[in-house]
Amino acid sequence: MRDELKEILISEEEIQNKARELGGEISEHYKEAFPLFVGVLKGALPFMAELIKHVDVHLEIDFMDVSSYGNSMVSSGEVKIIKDLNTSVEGRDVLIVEDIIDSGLTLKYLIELFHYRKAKSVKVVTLLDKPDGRKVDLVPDISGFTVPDAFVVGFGLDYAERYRNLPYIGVLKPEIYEG
Ligand SMILES: O=P(O)(O)OC[C@H]1O[C@H](OP(=O)(O)OP(=O)(O)O)[C@H](O)[C@@H]1O
Ligand SMILES: Nc1nc2[nH]cnc2c(=O)[nH]1
Repeated sequence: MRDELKEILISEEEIQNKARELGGEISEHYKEAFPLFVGVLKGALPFMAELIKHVDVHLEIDFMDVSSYGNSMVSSGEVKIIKDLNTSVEGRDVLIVEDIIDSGLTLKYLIELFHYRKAKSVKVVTLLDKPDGRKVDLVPDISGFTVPDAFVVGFGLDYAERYRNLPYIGVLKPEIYEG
């Protein structure tokens, strides 16, 4: 484990097993469809890559980059599109792939946007859910792990752009972000 971490919450093996389990569930749900998986950059990249290995229906992937945090650890509540989709969602079964749901503000914005753009259905899969952080009423359709109200990093999740490359999820020591 890296020195800057207080503890490892979820190991690499637990993440891989969970991705397999969720992939099976998602395959069953979309067996009659050709879903569009929308990864929310940058954090969802490793989870998207791991998840689709375990989905055995035809699917399309695209990415969207939105920002509500900047370099801060607290959501500003304002969501900005940095990179939009290349694909139209009209008439599509959209599955939003997230690394974490905290306040829920990012997802609320995306769900409303895709409905406005006339998606046939919009569902959400998240690797991590932090229900104690919620500012809007939002429950993911499929969720991997519930995490406590602490700042977690690894497997896509950053602190000041670092730690995304860790293969596991950990909690940073407070002195790292308190300086
Ligand atoms: O539920 P919320 O409070 O809205 O938080 C969740 C969002 O915050 C993180 O992204 P961030 O904006 O930090 O961008 P990043 O993925 O590029 O690090 C995470 O990847 C989610 O998209
Ligand atoms: N890295 C990281 N990004 C987040 N975005 C929302 N919550 C978190 C969190 O706990 N860690």
